[in-house]
Amino acid sequence: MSKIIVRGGQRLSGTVRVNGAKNSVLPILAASLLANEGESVIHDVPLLDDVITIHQVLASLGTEVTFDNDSVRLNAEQLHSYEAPYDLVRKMRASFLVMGPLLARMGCARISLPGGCAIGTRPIDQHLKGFEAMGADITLGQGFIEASRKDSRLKGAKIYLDVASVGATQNIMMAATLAEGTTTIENAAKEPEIVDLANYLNSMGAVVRGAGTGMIRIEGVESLQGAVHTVIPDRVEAGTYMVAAAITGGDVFIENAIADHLAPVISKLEEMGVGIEESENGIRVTAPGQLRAVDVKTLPHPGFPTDMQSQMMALLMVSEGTSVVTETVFENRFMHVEEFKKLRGQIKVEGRTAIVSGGTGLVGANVCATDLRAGAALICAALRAEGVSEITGTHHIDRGYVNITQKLAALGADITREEPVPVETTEAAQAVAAVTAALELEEQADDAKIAETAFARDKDMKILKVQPTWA
Ligand SMILES: CC(=O)N[C@H]1[C@@H](OP(=O)(O)OP(=O)(O)OC[C@H]2O[C@@H](n3ccc(=O)[nH]c3=O)[C@H](O)[C@@H]2O)O[C@H](CO)[C@@H](O)[C@@H]1O
Ligand SMILES: C=C(OP(=O)(O)O)C(=O)O
Repeated sequence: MSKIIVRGGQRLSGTVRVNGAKNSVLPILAASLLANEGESVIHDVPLLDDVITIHQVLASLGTEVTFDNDSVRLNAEQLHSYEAPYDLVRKMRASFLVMGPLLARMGCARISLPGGCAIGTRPIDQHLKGFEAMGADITLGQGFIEASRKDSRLKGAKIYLDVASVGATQNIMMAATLAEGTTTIENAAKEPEIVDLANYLNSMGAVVRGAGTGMIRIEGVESLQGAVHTVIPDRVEAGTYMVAAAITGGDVFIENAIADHLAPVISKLEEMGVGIEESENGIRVTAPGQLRAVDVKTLPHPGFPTDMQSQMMALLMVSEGTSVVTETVFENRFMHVEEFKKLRGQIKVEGRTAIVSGGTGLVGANVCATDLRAGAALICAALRAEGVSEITGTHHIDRGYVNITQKLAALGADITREEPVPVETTEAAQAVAAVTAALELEEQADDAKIAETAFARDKDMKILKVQPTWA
């Protein structure tokens, strides 16, 4: 089993460079499917497991994809499939973002129900509501959703989102670029990644206005061409290094971070007593030995990001006083609390609220990353804990952080990564693998059945809420 080993107590100092944003590059790579002419070149692409997965999805649809360091060339002129395979979609929720582009470009899309981090039920009803309003028929098969256009083009529509969903806003925005007429998305998500996607779409020839506000208007065009685009820096990666600097009483320059995208994180850190200096090419974080407790409530942008909640909780565990952390975006995003307790964090969860009694000393332990940001938060806590911590579940962390161990080691952390020794393929091992594969197939069929029943029930109730049980 792969693990990250941290010996806590080292103060971080120096400069760390932030990569392109995972949550921007995934929709942008999906949007490249919309170009029936020309090549797209995307710069500052982080080489993450999620990027490899979306690359495999795009390649399976017929896109030619070439990686050149941190740039990717994509040519989607000759798509030959409209089906995103289960094996890829289950790994990553964002693969569902190919549905909007496929529906607009090919008239049809068949996508397995998406997987992703286990942080809540994560329905996709708002995506589907948008596609239906634009004239798509939606049906559910054995564990997949199929959408097909009734006419030769989707139709512009007025769509009000019941929740300001990032993914639904992106999926609908992409579908609407090739629709006939104007689409408006009301109560749209306002995240910086929405603006980045709109900028890419506009450089492809789309007409998207209002991205970054609650009302986005898209005038449909007949076709789009490939374009050159540089992805925005990852605000969650930047925020994670800010917390890592603060928790070790360090002095770190986060190069490439955009302060405007991190306003709520910066405000909270300043309230706690962390020194922040914003400059054109990054943010310097300087931290005193002792920080103050603050309350944190996650909200859609420009509120405090849910993707920074667990890292912030790590910092609150060592700050003086009691903090109340309220998670309002996802209903099950406190899985890290049990792991924090193993490091002697003092936290009590009551529904969507966690009460953190800060100021206690953390002690190293063996812990497991339950999801991507939980993994990053455990690393932050381990940097401060006395003694050695071993963090497993590293595949979650690899979804969102490029070279996190190397980057932290370069700042002075005592951190290494151990990979498992490859096991010899014996006959017995092959037999075990065959049985495991058979069981997995059985499990997939069960999941599909449960999802199908839920879908049918909700469709009857006109809710269209699909809740994959394994997400
Ligand atoms: C790849 C990517 O960009 N992932 C981010 C994206 O996820 P994602 O796009 O999945 O998150 P959403 O904004 O859609 O989800 C926000 C809330 O809306 C609910 N919802 C969503 C869609 C829907 O059709 N119906 C519905 O009820 C969800 O269950 C959740 O409670 O935004 C989240 C919220 O900032 C981040 O934590 C994720 O890192
Ligand atoms: C929850 C996250 O990712 P995803 O939506 O891809 O699961 C995340 O980036 O923290």
